[in-house]
Amino acid sequence: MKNFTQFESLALGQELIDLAKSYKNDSRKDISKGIGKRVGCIFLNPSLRTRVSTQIAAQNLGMEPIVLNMDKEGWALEMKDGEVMNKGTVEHIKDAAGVLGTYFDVLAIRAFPTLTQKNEDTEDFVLNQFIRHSGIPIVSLESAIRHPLQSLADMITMKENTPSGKRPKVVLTWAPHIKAIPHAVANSFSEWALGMEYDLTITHPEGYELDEKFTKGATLEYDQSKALQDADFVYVKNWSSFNDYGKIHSTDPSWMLTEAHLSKAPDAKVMHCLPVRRNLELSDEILDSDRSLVQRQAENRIYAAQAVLSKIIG
Ligand SMILES: NCCC[C@H](NC(=O)CCC(=O)O)C(=O)O
Ligand SMILES: NC(=O)OP(=O)(O)O
Repeated sequence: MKNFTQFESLALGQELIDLAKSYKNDSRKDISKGIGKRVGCIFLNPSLRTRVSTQIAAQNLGMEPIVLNMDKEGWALEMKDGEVMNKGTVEHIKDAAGVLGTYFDVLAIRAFPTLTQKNEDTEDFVLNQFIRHSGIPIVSLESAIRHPLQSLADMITMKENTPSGKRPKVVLTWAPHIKAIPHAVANSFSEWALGMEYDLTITHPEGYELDEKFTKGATLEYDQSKALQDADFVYVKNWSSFNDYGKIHSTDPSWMLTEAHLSKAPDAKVMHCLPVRRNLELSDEILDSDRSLVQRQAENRIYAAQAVLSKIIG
């Protein structure tokens, strides 16, 4: 595995889940594996979980992590080739990524979408510029269109909470928000859940259809209560419109998941990647109940990142 930017195959997904579970049992078992290797964690956007769990994962392998909050501490980067740099940008991605490629063995990048430039975002332009110009393995820490480390942690969490032999019903439900939010978490969750052969239903108000590239094979149900019936896992997430790119169409509060929504899904476990806006996206009563897996998901981010880094350094 050279880069880790998306779902690749059922076999690799299974291998990474098993490796992550082995690190969860014994986090230091490969403590010598990464000695002498450095991972650069480059953040172009805020983060709590990804920033901390990736560093812990690297240290569990004996690697040295170095974090650069490029949005605050680095020079303003020019991403476009051939630009005359006579405005706000100071350093070209070609030069910056080239330098970082000589400093590190692995580069991990967080680069959110613009939500205004659809073509640029859907081709994952910024992440691909780092891949093109750094010359070393790249791990996505959430790109414009995917959040694969989150999804790997989510797959581990679902596996841990599924009785053996059962094929659970998984529902991805849209939730209200006040801001235009990226599609990355929803896209990746759908891509991984389908790739790992879960039975996936996606529910959202009309106008919030996700890019079909990520959802082909899922059942689309506009009626949230129908979708939630008999669910085993309910993944709650807001996203902005994809077709009317980056726009907010509805903030209908009735879509916020509460206990009442789960009357026909008595055993459902509820998931969210965090950070969550309480009582806007998801109610306190659910987040503070035994249904909630959000803390388990966040904990599993360490072992997901550890499995990925371990596989990349070989
Ligand atoms: N990395 C996890 C989620 C990051 C991002 N959330 C946010 O931007 C929340 C911002 C806010 O609630 O103001 C998203 O959903 O893609
Ligand atoms: N879930 C997640 O990626 O959290 P952060 O944005 O805090 O890293």
